[in-house]
Amino acid sequence: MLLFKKVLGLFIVFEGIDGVGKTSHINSLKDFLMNEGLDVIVTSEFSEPEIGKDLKQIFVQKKLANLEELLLVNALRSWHYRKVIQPALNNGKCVIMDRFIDSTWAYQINEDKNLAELFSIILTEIGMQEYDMVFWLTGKNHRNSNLISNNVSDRFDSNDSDFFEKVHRNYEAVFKNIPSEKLFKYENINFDSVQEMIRADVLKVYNRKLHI
Ligand SMILES: Nc1ncnc2c1ncn2[C@@H]1O[C@H](COP(=O)(O)OP(=O)(O)OP(=O)(O)O)[C@@H](O)[C@H]1O
Ligand SMILES: Cc1cn([C@H]2C[C@H](O)[C@@H](COP(=O)(O)O)O2)c(=O)[nH]c1=O
Repeated sequence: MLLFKKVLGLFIVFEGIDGVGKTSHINSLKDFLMNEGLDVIVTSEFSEPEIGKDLKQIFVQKKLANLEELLLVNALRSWHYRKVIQPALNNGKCVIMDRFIDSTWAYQINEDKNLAELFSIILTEIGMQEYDMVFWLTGKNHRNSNLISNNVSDRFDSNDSDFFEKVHRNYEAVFKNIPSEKLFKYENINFDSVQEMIRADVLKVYNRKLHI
């Protein structure tokens, strides 16, 4: 059944701690939406091929100061928005992002008032469209719990549970400011049931947007 009848840009973001299941749900949602006839792109700042992948290497291998990380990730964010997100949305595509600005609030700003002020100014300057909906996945880092010995893939994965609890609390503080019709929070325990709820939520938001 073709649920999507009209070309309409839709901006969806997935957030949550490392290894919570964002990429798995994004891939499942992408397949679902493409089967429904939607033109979908999955993207993230760090997957952007021209500069994103190189910057990710610096980001995940070196421990920079929070200010330095903030500046680095937002230079990339501005570029990625201009080159990838904005053209896709303007062409009526559905853009699914693996992390966006709420990751920066949770990982770099970490409740620092000066950095928060600077980040707000940077966001105004970049001037990005707001996302339509954000899925906040909570729960444990499934990748870490599956890892054998210390074979971690980057410095973020090697963080301990205190670090992830702090990031989780930072997300909690950030998402208090997001309206309930945009924020969908799920504990990713049972993959299949979360997947069904995500699909239903996207249909609901899409149809609401269609009738505005
Ligand atoms: N509900 C679940 N139960 C058990 N394992 C899961 C569940 N969801 C995802 N996984 C597994 O957890 C691992 C991490 O998932 P995934 O890569 O999707 O997380 P992620 O949030 O995108 O991680 P990162 O932020 O580090 O890129 C994968 O091996 C995936 O198969
Ligand atoms: C966008 C963004 C990301 N991060 C951190 C969070 C992750 O641990 C790493 C790599 O991300 P991925 O999900 O494995 O692609 O980057 C961050 O600290 N701040 C950000 O704004």
